[in-house]
Amino acid sequence: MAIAKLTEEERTIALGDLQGWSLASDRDAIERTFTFADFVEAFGFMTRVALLAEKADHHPEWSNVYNRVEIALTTHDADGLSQRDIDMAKAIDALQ
Ligand SMILES: C[C@H](O)[C@H](O)[C@H]1CNC2=NC(N)=NC(=O)C2=N1
Repeated sequence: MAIAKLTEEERTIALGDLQGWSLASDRDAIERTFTFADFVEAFGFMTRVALLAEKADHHPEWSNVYNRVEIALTTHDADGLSQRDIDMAKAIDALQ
């Protein structure tokens, strides 16, 4: 299903609302790095994010090294940043 990319004004407002997320330098996505006490904590977080993603049918691009989880959110169906990414970022932050 087609979904609109955020306008410049919409993304400025959305990023102002989000703590710790920033625009990627190389593509139309937002990124945040989460750091935990250890791998078990990091992987537990990833499990909760995975359940959220399935429920929302909106999936992160991410990597994990030990206690660090790097997440990028972008909307493939929009070929860029959409409201779905902002909603997912807020839902992920609410897990913390
Ligand atoms: C068919 C399925 O609903 C789509 O491919 C969904 C799945 N998860 C998705 N995740 C993300 N990040 N962007 C999408 O456009 C997207 N589309």
